[in-house]
Amino acid sequence: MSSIRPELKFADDRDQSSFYSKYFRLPPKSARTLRVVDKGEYYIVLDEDAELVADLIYKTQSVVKTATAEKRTVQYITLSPAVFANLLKLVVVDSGHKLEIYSKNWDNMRTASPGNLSEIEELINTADLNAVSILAALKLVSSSSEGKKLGLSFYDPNAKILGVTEFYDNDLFSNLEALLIQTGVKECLVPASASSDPDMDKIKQLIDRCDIVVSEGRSADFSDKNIEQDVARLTGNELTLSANELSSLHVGLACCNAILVYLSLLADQSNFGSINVVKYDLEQFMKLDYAAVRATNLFPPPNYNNTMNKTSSLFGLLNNCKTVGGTRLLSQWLKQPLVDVQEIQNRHSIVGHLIDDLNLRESLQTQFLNEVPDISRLVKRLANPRGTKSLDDVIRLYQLCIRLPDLLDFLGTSMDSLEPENAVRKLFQEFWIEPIAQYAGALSKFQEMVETTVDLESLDNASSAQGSMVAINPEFDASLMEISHKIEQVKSQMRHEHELAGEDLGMELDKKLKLEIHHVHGWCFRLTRNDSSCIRGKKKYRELSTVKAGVYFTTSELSQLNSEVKSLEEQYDNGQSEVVKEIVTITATYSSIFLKLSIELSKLDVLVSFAHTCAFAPVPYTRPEKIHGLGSPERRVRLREARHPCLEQQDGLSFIPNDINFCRDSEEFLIITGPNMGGKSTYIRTMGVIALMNQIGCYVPAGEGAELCIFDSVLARVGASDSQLKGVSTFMAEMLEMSSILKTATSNSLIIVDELGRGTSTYDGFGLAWAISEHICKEIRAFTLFATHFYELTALADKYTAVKNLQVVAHTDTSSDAKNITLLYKVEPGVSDQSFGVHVAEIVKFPRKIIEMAKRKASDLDDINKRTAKQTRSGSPEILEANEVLKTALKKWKKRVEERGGLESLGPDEAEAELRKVVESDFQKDFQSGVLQEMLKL
Ligand SMILES: Nc1ncnc2c1ncn2[C@@H]1O[C@H](COP(=O)(O)OP(=O)(O)OP(=O)(O)O)[C@@H](O)[C@H]1O
Repeated sequence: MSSIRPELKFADDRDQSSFYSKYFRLPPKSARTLRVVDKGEYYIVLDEDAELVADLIYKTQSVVKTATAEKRTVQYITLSPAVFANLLKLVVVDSGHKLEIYSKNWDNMRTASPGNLSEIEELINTADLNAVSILAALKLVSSSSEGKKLGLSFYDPNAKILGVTEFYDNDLFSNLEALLIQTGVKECLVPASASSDPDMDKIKQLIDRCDIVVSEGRSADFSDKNIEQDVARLTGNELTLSANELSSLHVGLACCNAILVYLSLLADQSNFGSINVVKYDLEQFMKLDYAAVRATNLFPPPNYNNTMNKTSSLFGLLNNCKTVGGTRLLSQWLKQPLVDVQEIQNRHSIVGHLIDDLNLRESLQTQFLNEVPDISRLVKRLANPRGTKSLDDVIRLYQLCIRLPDLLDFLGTSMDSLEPENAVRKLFQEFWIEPIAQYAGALSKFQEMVETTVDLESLDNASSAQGSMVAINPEFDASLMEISHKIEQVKSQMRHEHELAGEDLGMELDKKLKLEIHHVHGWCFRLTRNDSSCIRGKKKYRELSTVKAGVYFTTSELSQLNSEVKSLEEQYDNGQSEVVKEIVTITATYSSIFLKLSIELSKLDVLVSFAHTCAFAPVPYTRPEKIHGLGSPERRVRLREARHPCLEQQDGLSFIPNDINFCRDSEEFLIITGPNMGGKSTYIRTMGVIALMNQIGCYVPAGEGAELCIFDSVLARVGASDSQLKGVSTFMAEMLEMSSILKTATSNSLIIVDELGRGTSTYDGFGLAWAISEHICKEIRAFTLFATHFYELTALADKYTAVKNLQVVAHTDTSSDAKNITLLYKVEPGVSDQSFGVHVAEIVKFPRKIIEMAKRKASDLDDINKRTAKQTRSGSPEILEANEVLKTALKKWKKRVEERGGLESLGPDEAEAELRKVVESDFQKDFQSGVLQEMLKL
């Protein structure tokens, strides 16, 4: 990041002291709120906010400066508008902070939060802002024998949808968790309350765990008193509540009101008649818990940077979308996997056709979709009363409209090659051809309006000719045309001046002597610094500035013409802006059609993107041959040669496919044992990812065929070391996740458990794992994958026929003293009693000397253990725990080495020094005592 930052300036001493004095008197703020002052040409952040910005943007505190005022030291950083635009996204969208932007006198404030970007939309750097700022409001109604009743409403500003719902929940609020994930909420409003309510505290903790910002709204705003008429204004339909079965949802509607107030939706007239208010049904999609979202690598991590591999998340892998709308919809589909077999199969059929018809797929991507603008953002900008009314936005929508007939022709011709009764043909007809034709018809008036008002010819030249502008059609406004002619005349005089100067200086035009617009000086000449000597000593030429690109200069004639052009352009802009305003206002009335069109095009984009990903996978994905619905008596999963779609794309990794089978009554609960790093987690996560891919309508990575059933939820409990639960111990985290699963899961669910019981002592952990497994087998009967180091758990298979033991196989060479192990990543029936903690050292490239030593010690200890310990066959608790510590330390060390450029670039000494640092900083206690010391003593 550039270290050139704007200088902090004040008009005079009074201005400076007043600035700081007002700053010191501001009310306190929370640490999650960032205060920024807009100083006009630059921005400034102070004290702890400056520290935060230094960390986030510059990754060093050395950029923080200090000033003194009222005998206090103030820290600050100034930010250029470009840096500030990046900061907005980092702070509000990625890190979930709230923002207060003050004017330079601290008297006027704009606010923004993850669920409310409307006031900063114009400022934010949105090139890659695919995230939608969804705000929810919720209220707890009552606790009864049926459970806790909640009302919730959310607003999606892109789709302009207000969702309303009421539902019952268990005391861990698992339904709420699923709902927050499905809707992709970024900020959640709860009623402010003076006294603490244990249930509300639980809810707030849950929201926070899901990385969603909790905000408090005024209690009085959670009221449905005036909601009927407000909804009628927003939807333009007095009967919305009854038509959408919302009238009886008093609490849901009260939450809806809180959103209307918080976002001031009624203050913006452009919202009237343009928002849909709908009833949201949690059961219409698969439920996911937060751990499942992580276990399936659904999205890149929050601190994702663009250098990270795109295939490290399912979103990245499947996102070959060409439109911003498509990318947004993909993100929504990933959170809302379908449960209706027919709907899933429709998507599969379309994806299948797009895989086979390469021409259709590629033409759609390269000729149509990559030309589609971010429609919903354009529409929002046109309707925003604060937004700049730009004709460019109208033109972009117009350019989209004129492409629609070609798209329809192309789709129609492509479908003509199929039989009239062909299912895919019917789907294309129903999903795209008919609706798009209808929208194109409805937009024809808009198209006409643009063609009569805008001078489209000037638009064609706009991209090539510097300084030209999108103009209003002369026939439409003659006075503008007159100014435009004058501008042309002046420009032609400038060209003449250019020629004269070229002759006078003996410099070839355009190659050497350039006539161009400078952002400060306006129209002027430029010569490279080497060529500029020819103007020295010639009074006629006045130097304006010298930069790397050369010397800018002018003549008095050119300077005069420049002023004339400037003034004419101002006149033109003023005259034009009135007409433009009108055009923009008319365009905004087509918003709802454009939004509907956007949804259809986004759908097409996502399905083309699925087909693209499927076709270009290392081994093409396959269409699930059979899908058993939720009510089906024959619930079964048969995945042949299944692969993890993200892992298989990792460089240098040759992925070993495995079969995964589930069958009602005979194979419901799979226990997977095997050595560390043997592929257990990968195997169980593969199942989760494939279930999801199937239900969003994508083909799946199972080379030799797939049969699947619909899951109503995917619930996970993943490794404690990966747990992101904040402020709770590992054991507590495990318990919270696990009890929530037990309460939510049904016999139609998929449960993924990875190393349960790691956060506590080995014996407690095992007891717990046993009890939980037994409960799932006996009571819930959800299809479950349970990866564990507890060898004893495999005895469950003796008790329950639906429990099957699987092992990740490894080859052990026992010919030498030190065991050498080759991991095969193959999953087979049976039980593994191998415990090869130390082997991870090899994988993370631990120094040779240490590996050999560790192996000898481990095998000594193993011998001792076998003679003395009766408890386990897989090793004493100490060895199990030591292995875990060792593994965690080594993983951390590996990460540090990689961050510093890898083993090769560091060299063995540096790498070992890094290891020492890791041990000293985090693991000193573990390494000073017990088995580890024995194992690693050199
Ligand atoms: N099927 C596979 N084919 C190829 N490589 C694999 C396969 N499965 C796993 N691996 C490799 O092994 C590594 C470790 O896998 P994974 O985390 O699944 O092991 P694990 O048995 O769960 O380990 P632990 O018990 O230590 O948690 C992966 O990061 C990957 O590099």
